[in-house]
Amino acid sequence: MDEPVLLTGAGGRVGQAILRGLGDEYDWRLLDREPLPAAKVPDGVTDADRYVADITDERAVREAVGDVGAVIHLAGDPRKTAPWDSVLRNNIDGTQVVMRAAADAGVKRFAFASSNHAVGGYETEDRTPDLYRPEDDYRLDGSELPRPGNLYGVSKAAGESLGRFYHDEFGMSVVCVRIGNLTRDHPPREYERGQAMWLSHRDCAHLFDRCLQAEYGYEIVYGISNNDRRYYSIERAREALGYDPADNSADYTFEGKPKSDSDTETNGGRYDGDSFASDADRPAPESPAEPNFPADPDDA
Ligand SMILES: NC(=O)C1=CN([C@@H]2O[C@H](COP(=O)(O)OP(=O)(O)OC[C@H]3O[C@@H](n4cnc5c(N)ncnc54)[C@H](O)[C@@H]3O)[C@@H](O)[C@H]2O)C=CC1
Ligand SMILES: O=C1O[C@H](COP(=O)(O)O)[C@@H](O)[C@H](O)[C@H]1O
Repeated sequence: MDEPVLLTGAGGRVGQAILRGLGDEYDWRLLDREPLPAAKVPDGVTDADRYVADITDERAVREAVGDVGAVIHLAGDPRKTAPWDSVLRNNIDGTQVVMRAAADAGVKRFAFASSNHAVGGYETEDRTPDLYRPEDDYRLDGSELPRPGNLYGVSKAAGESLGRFYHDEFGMSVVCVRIGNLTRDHPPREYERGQAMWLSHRDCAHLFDRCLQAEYGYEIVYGISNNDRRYYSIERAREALGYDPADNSADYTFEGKPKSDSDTETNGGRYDGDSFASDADRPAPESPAEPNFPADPDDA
């Protein structure tokens, strides 16, 4: 793709996983309400391509989205405990502003960071914890109705509906990725649910790469690695996008240690050769809940 790609929420966990994997592959335009330190910006991204703006600032967003070919929209409040005023502003109103500006600018592809929490209500007492175990064959595949378990999930379901609207009424290709649980180097530790919905950094980069390359109309897909434990199907992501994940939480112990050195995210990955210095050379990322919102109380 020759045109620039706008990445909102570029400084966060998902944004950095994408940039670490795909920093060299696209002409990026980065937007975040926090200024990005140089270590978070791929080589070649100029100051003119860095926007410090809130996504509810319509004028700034319209400027950032001008002449881009695609948008990856991540900016928002990621907390499952987020209160209504925050998700209403950051996740619903903010997504409306970004999608509207993209549709008006004629953006071709729009990838929206939805969440497992848009369907958290399917994890009923009678299904859990079996649901999180490899032998269980229950699957959500993206065709089911949203069933949020919290207001954050409601805001993600709203974003998916906005995407449907902007696809149907404006013809913009929209893919909603119900992201599972992104962690770096190993799956969430001692957390069955997290291991069932693990998304490794390299699979995250690969998945969003496919969102920028594939031809689609409107899609809802699950963004998880190829985990043995799973209750989300990744078939639609494979079929519609050509997603081909490399990682599996079963390659790690329950405590998060690699079972072998040959098949882990840190060794031999599709995206290990990225535009940044190696992960080991990079400054440690800031804490997961930085910088805008206080941490979810039950986040490890
Ligand atoms: N990390 C994960 O495992 C998952 C993340 N997601 C979604 O992916 C997206 C990114 O999540 P993370 O990277 O984990 O969050 P994060 O909090 O690490 O990053 C979010 C980024 O967006 C920026 N931001 C927040 N509100 C903004 C606003 N109003 N205007 C401009 N910038 C704003 C923040 O400054 C931050 O850099 C979120 O929409 C989240 O709901 C969904 C499921 C799982
Ligand atoms: O949407 C999100 O989901 C992940 C996983 O949820 P959890 O309930 O297992 O923690 C969460 O880590 C992330 O912060 C959130 O944005």
